Amino acid sequence: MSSRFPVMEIFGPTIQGEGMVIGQKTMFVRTAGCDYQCAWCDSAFTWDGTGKEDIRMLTAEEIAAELREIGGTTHVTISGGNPALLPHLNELIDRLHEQGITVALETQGSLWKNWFLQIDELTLSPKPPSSGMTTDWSQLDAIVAQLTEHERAFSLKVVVFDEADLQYAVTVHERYKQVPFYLQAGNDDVIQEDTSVLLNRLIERYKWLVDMVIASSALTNVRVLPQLHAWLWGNKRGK
Ligand SMILES: C[S@@+](CC[C@H](N)C(=O)[O-])C[C@H]1O[C@@H](n2cnc3c(N)ncnc32)[C@H](O)[C@@H]1O
Ligand SMILES: Nc1nc2[nH]cc(C(=O)O)c2c(=O)[nH]1
Ligand code: SF4
Ligand SMILES: [Mg+2]
Repeated sequence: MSSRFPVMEIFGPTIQGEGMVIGQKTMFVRTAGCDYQCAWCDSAFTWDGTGKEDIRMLTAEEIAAELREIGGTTHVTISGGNPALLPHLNELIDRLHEQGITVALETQGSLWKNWFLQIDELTLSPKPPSSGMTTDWSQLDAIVAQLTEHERAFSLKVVVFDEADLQYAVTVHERYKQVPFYLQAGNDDVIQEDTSVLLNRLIERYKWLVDMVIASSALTNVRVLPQLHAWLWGNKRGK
């Protein structure tokens, strides 16, 4: 029997605005539900109840058919919420692979699923102190070890808002030195509707982070990025 997945939104084509494949033309499939409640989550509608009317329970084939109909890209990014809550997501990954689609996925590294090994570009985004969440280091160690052992393409991406977050980023980078490491400037105004006001703020936050990384002797082989989609489209959903 085909599993059904809680789909919050399917959108694109757009560009991947973050991390290891920034700039990649892609479709997004955003699942509902998260085991975290980050203080600054820009997708809180996936877990705080405000988006519940939009959730559709879809099979892998129904999702794949929608993506086929929209067309325009051979790359799909699965995000959430935390898609790692879904035990049978391999059904969707398999379906997309059968259609010749490259599959990327975003998760925070709190939960493991065996289907992680089928993802073409996996981003683990453990959460710094400003999120209010606590990292389960043994879980993250195990996930990184599995992915490394199976020679999977994956990266770590830490969002940074302040100096305590930066210190956390150092801890993550030093713990997993061999894993491609990205620092991402935090958006501290996720309700701002004026895109030019937001853009000024985001540029300021990005500059601050770049300066901090330049000055850091501990953050060596790292990449510093903004959320490019927020620069282009602000806090608009589905972009
Ligand atoms: C919305 S989350 C969904 C996937 C997964 N739950 C996770 O956190 O990795 C996607 C990415 O957006 C980042 N993010 C969420 N809110 C943000 C904000 N206010 N500023 C910058 N990045 C943010 C997360 O850290 C994560 O890397
Ligand atoms: N364009 C675009 N790039 C993204 N990269 C990660 C996103 C996410 O919310 O997971 C995201 C998103 O929502 N939009
Ligand atoms: S883990 Fe991701 S989706 Fe969940 S609350 Fe944090 S940023 Fe939002
Ligand atoms: Mg987002």
